[in-house]
Amino acid sequence: MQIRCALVGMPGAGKSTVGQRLADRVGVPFIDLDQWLEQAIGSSIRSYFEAQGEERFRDLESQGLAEVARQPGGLVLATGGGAVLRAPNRAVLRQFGHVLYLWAMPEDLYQRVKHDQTRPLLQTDDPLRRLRQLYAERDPLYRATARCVIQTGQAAVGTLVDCIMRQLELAPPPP
Ligand SMILES: Nc1ncnc2c1ncn2[C@@H]1O[C@H](COP(=O)(O)OP(=O)(O)O)[C@@H](O)[C@H]1O
Ligand SMILES: O=C(O)C1=C[C@@H](OP(=O)(O)O)[C@@H](O)[C@H](O)C1
Ligand SMILES: [Mg+2]
Repeated sequence: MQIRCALVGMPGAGKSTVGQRLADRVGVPFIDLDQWLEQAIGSSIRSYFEAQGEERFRDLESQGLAEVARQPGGLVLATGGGAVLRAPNRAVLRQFGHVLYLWAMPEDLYQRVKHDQTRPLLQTDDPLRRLRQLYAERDPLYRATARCVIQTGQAAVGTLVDCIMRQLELAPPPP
C-alpha cells in the first residue's frame, strides 16, 4: 500500500508516536523529521536549538523538510510542531501528500509532555502557558495546511491509527 502522508500538530499531539505506528501498520517507511535532523547534525534538537537559536533551527528544519519531501514513494512523515510556521514549508507539505492535523487541547498536551526535557520551547516555568500561546499562534496554520483534523483527546494510539486509515480510505468504516 502506497501512502504519502504527513502529520502536523502541537508538541505532544502524538505525531512521532502515531506516525510510527501508522507506518508499521501500513508497511511504508517512516521518517520523523526531528530524528532525521538529529542524525544529520549529530546532536539533539534541544542542544542545537539552545546553541544556535530558533531562527537557525528553523532554517535547518526547512532544508530538512524540503529534502525529505523529495523522497519518492510511500512515506509517513512526522513533522516537528513548528514546521508549519513558514509559508514555504506549508506549501512543501501540501505538495508532499495528505496532511493530517493531530489536534489536542493545550491541557491534554501538557499532561503528555510535562516531564519531557527534550522540547526546548517548553523548558519554562510555566509550560502550560507556553503551550496555550503556541496553540493560539499555530492552530490556524495547522488548519490551513492540513486536509483533515484528527481529534486525539483521550483516544488511544491504535484508535487514532484506525481513524487515520479511514481518512486515507485504507480501512472500512467501523460497524
Ligand atoms: N493518543 C495518545 N494518548 C496518550 N499518550 C499519547 C498519545 N499520543 C502520544 N502520547 C504520548 O505523548 C508523548 C508525546 O508524544 P509524541 O509522539 O512525542 O508527540 P509529538 O511528536 O507530536 O510531539 C509521548 O510520551 C507519547 O507516548
Ligand atoms: O513546536 C516546536 O516548535 C518544536 C517541536 C518539536 O517537535 P515535537 O512537535 O515533536 O515536539 C521540535 O521540532 C522542536 O523542539 C521545536
Ligand atoms: Mg515528535
